Amino acid sequence: MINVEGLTKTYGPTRAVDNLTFGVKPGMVTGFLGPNGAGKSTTMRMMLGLDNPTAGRATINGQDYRSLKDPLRQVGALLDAKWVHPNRSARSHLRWMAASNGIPTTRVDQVLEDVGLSAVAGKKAGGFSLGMSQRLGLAGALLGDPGVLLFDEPVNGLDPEGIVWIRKFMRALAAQGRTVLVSSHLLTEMSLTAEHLVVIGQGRLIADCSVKEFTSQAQRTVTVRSPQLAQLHEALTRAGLRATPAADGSPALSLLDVTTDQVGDIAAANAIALHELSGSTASLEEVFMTLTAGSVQYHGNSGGPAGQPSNAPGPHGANHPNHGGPQ
Ligand SMILES: Nc1ncnc2c1ncn2[C@@H]1O[C@H](COP(=O)(O)OP(=O)(O)OP(=O)(O)O)[C@@H](O)[C@H]1O
Repeated sequence: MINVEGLTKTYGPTRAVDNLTFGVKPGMVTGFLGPNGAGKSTTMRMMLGLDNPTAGRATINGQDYRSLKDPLRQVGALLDAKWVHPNRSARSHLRWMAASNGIPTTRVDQVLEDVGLSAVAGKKAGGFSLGMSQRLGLAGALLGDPGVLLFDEPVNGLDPEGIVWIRKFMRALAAQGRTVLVSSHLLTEMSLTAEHLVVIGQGRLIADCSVKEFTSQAQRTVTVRSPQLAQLHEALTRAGLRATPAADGSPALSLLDVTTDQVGDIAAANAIALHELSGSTASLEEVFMTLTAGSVQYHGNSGGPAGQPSNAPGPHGANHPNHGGPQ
């Protein structure tokens, strides 16, 4: 179990993490969601003792990471998949990790098998694709068979097959009763992987709830098209509903948070013909962007309110949990 209490980190004038408090429970995947620059990596680094909090505390199984006995047996982490000596084979990389953490080397072939790397175990890790490197990173995280796992943006750069594989893998780890925290800036991805969400923006907590609760905040829009649009508009207004001209300029009206039944009944009561009456729900990404609006630090090139967040590497890019203690 992971606990974060009043966790704060400032870098000069930047409040990267701002008084965060939440818990991560075992037996389910918890998504740690936030736009780029929200403070996810910084929070995870503090959980792993790689950064010191300015205030507050992050504990794993009730203790600071640095006080954990045999940390690799309690916590596994994947922060930067490319952190492997390029000339070492996957097997020798894991053997070195095992040896330096007092883990029997017999575990190495087991975890290579678990992540599907047995066939390339003797190959140099420097030649691995990103997907293979992610698997090797996962193998390293699992080496000590830990009950707590932290993954920072594990699907970044993976192909669709790799994404499906890693999703299933994380869910299987949680189903074994482990505590699994996975960060991402993509709500749709998280809604397919996680059961619970901790959402942050500009270092602050925005939501701590089930995926279901979070996505139910999506607004419903009703679109209605009629040859008697002006009459319909009047009738809807008289009934206390707020209709606006359709955003695409078509001869239709849009209404928020009403049902198609309400609109259809009003039209029928006023003998107004309808040519279309349809309802739609905002996409998950729209909900996420609305809730985190104003808290996006990096904007991509695609423009929109939050844009497609760019993958600008943070200053933490070169670091990794070395499992041998803090750096
Ligand atoms: N070592 C550092 N020195 C200065 N500022 C930092 C450092 N590490 C992080 N920051 C800043 O802290 C804020 C949070 O960054 P962080 O990388 O934790 O966010 P994130 O949610 O993980 O985003 P991303 O998905 O882009 O990695 C950003 O403003 C970032 O520039």
